[in-house]
Parts: sequence; C-alpha cells; structure tokens
Amino acid sequence: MIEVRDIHKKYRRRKVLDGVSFQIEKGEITCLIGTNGAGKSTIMKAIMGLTPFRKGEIIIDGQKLGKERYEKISFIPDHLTMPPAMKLDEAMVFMADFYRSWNEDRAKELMGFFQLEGKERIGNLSKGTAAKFNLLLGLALDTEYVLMDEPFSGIDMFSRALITEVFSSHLIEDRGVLITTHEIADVEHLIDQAVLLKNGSVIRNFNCELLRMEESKSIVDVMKEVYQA
Ligand SMILES: Nc1ncnc2c1ncn2[C@@H]1O[C@H](COP(=O)(O)OP(=O)(O)OP(=O)(O)O)[C@@H](O)[C@H]1O
Repeated sequence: MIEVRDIHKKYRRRKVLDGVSFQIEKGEITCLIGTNGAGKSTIMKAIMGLTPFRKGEIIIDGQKLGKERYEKISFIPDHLTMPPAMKLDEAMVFMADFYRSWNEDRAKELMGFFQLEGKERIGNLSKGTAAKFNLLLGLALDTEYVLMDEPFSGIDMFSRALITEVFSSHLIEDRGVLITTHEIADVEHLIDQAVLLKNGSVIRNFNCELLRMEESKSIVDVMKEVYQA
C-alpha cells in the first residue's frame, strides 16, 4: 500500500496541497480527480520523490523509501521524455540498461498489442502513438505500483478503447494503480476508488462500487455535486 499522509506543498507563496491524505491499495485502480491546477500531477511527483514538500510523508509498503522507490513504482508522465531522434527499439534498450525491473517479454507483448514499429523515431510519432509508447515504457517495468498522469490526453476514441483494455488485463492485475484523467466516462467502470481534490485537500474519497450500490450514483454525479456547488 502507498500511504499519502498529510502532504502540504507550496510553490513559492502559493499553497497547492493543504494536507492531502489517501491510500493506494494493490490490486485496485485509484483515480485522482480535480479541476485544472488542483495539484494532481504535483501529488504524483511527490510520491515519486520528484518534488519536495513542506510537511507530511509518503509511506510505501510500511516504509519511507529513497531511490529504491523506482524499483517499486513506475511513473508514466503525461508526455514522452525520450529524445526525439531515438528509435523505439533504442529507447527500449535504454530502459533495459537503466532499470533492473525492465521486462523485455512484456515490452514485446505491448509493442504487438499497440501495433508499434521498433524502427520508428520518437520524434515522428503521432500524439496518440507517442502516448501508447509512453504507456508501454511504464507498464513494461515489473513494479508493484504504477502512476499514470493523463494517459488519455489527446487520444482518439479507438486508441482510448485500446488503452482502457490494458486496465482490465493481466498487465495491471495485482498492481496498485493511480491515474489522473479528465476522461472519467471512459474509465468509470474500471475505477475502484475515487479521490476528489478541491482547494488543495481531499474533499471526497469513496469506493465507486459502494457508491453505485448504496447511493445509485456515478463518479460524474459526485463530481457535479462537488465542483458545481
Ligand atoms: N514548477 C512549478 N512552479 C510553480 N508552480 C507550479 C509548478 N508546477 C505546478 N505549479 C502550480 O501548482 C498548481 C498545481 O499544478 P498541477 O500540475 O499539480 O495540477 P493538475 O491538477 O495536475 O492540473 P491539470 O489538470 O491541468 O494537469 C497549479 O496552480 C500550477 O500552476
């Protein structure tokens, strides 16, 4: 389990996170929801140790981890960070050299699943194809947790359906997943837990199945209550 405990973060004088707490469980998909600028990406960076915070702690499977967290968690940012001149095959060799947790078989499986060509250059990929390759680079790591920042951004409906398929496949099974997305309708049926942010704090945190059964509400219904109030 990843425990985000009472995180406070300021960028200069601006308070972005004001005591954020929630948990990411293994075998579940947790969705971080908030309007633009709510602090979703900042929370992911805090979990990865990529941005400092003033107060609070991140506990991963009962421990405060340093760089070892990269072997436990893969972070898929909202854009590809590999050099544009690199071919996809070369980027995968780079990943294999850099990460002990790189799983070559899984990478090949995903290349086939997303119908990607190893000889293509990163700089020549369309936005949607780049998003698929970005996802591949994160999912081919044998990590217990995966954080995905906006995996559907700028992606057509067919590619979106393909990416959604990944969420319910063995590629995700048993891992703890945290995603941010503005395309809730696409993933609503896959999400176990929703964490809604407002004014730097968690304003609602609920189990989606229970919400459906006990209150007959969807995540979008709750979002309307919270953000249009
Ligand atoms: N490096 C930075 N320096 C200063 N301010 C920053 C920095 N990074 C983010 N911010 C500010 O922190 C706030 C939260 O940003 P963040 O990117 O975490 O939001 P988000 O919820 O991911 O937004 P979006 O839905 O638009 O992606 C925003 O007001 C943003 O302008």
